[in-house]
Amino acid sequence: MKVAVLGAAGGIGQALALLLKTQLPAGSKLSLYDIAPVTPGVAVDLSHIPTDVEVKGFAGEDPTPALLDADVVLMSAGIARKPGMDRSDLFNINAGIVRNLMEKVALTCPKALVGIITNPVNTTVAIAAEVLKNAGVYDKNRLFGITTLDVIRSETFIAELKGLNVADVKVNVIGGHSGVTILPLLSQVEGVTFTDKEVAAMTTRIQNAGTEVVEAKAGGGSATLSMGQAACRFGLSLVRGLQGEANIVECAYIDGGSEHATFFAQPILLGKNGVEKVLPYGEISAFEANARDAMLDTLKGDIKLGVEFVK
Ligand SMILES: NC(=O)C1=CN([C@@H]2O[C@H](COP(=O)(O)OP(=O)(O)OC[C@H]3O[C@@H](n4cnc5c(N)ncnc54)[C@H](O)[C@@H]3O)[C@@H](O)[C@H]2O)C=CC1
Ligand SMILES: O=C([O-])CC(=O)C(=O)O
Repeated sequence: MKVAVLGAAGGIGQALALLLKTQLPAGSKLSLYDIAPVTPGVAVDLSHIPTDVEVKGFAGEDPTPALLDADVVLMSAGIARKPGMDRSDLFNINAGIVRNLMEKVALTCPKALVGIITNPVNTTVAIAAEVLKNAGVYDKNRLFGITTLDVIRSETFIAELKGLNVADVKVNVIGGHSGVTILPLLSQVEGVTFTDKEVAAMTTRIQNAGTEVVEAKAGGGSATLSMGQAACRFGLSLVRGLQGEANIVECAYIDGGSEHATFFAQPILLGKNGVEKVLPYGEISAFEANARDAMLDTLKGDIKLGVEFVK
């Protein structure tokens, strides 16, 4: 199994690479790419950790050597937010970065499962899909916007509020990955009840959690370590699915035939070809149904921006 990380010298990329080096199955290959010249050094550094995962690092303008024979590509290349910015403010720079990298993915490893971390995810995933379509290699079951950070934040915050063991808390988060498009389905969390006030406050906290980190880092970037953990969890789930393990379920932002929008985050069953099955997100409360319907114009606008960027 070969996993390539694009943007591997960055805050997320380095955390993710470290976690993958220590957690990928024995015999895996880890391929690190970034425009930053330090990247081969990051690989040398990681290669001193005694696990059976071979690490190689590539820098420069061309990601092709890193992508050769990749089974999974995780992309965090691009710029991150500073206080006062919205995720959509990253579009001008990150849209072109994602487009250019996806053109290389389409040429070099068109069958790889691709997880997009680069923001604004609601839009960059649509860009990635258009590039793959233009190259004639689009398979909607192999492209994912990684929304796992919203899931792990929900698990953490709910366990804290309700005094639960966080390992027992499971939450679906649907929609997209910015502001009101992030919708945790609190009504489905087993073994807990929330007052209306708690639902409103918890939903807002989860939606604003990225901004919470951006403000706390005071100009030094956005979430990197928690995102490294989230991307590692999702990346390992992709690998487990590829290896034929059963019952691997994650929420992700996918082109899954949703009645709500072309791309929509919801639970999926992973398998040897990526998305094995799109799972229903189940019964939701009136509050959640209202929030879902209210987000759709924003989400569809974000997707349209991506489609038009490539056209
Ligand atoms: N999906 C999610 O839940 C989350 C997404 N993000 C997003 O992830 C992205 C990366 O964030 P950080 O790692 O904190 O940023 P960072 O600035 O620390 O790292 C980004 C890396 O991308 C590299 N890069 C830039 N252009 C490149 C290109 N054309 N090819 C290869 N590498 C390139 C840079 O050299 C840098 O090393 C941002 O867009 C951020 O908004 C951040 C947190 C959560
Ligand atoms: O908020 C940001 O800019 C980074 C991000 O996507 C998150 O932390 O959820």
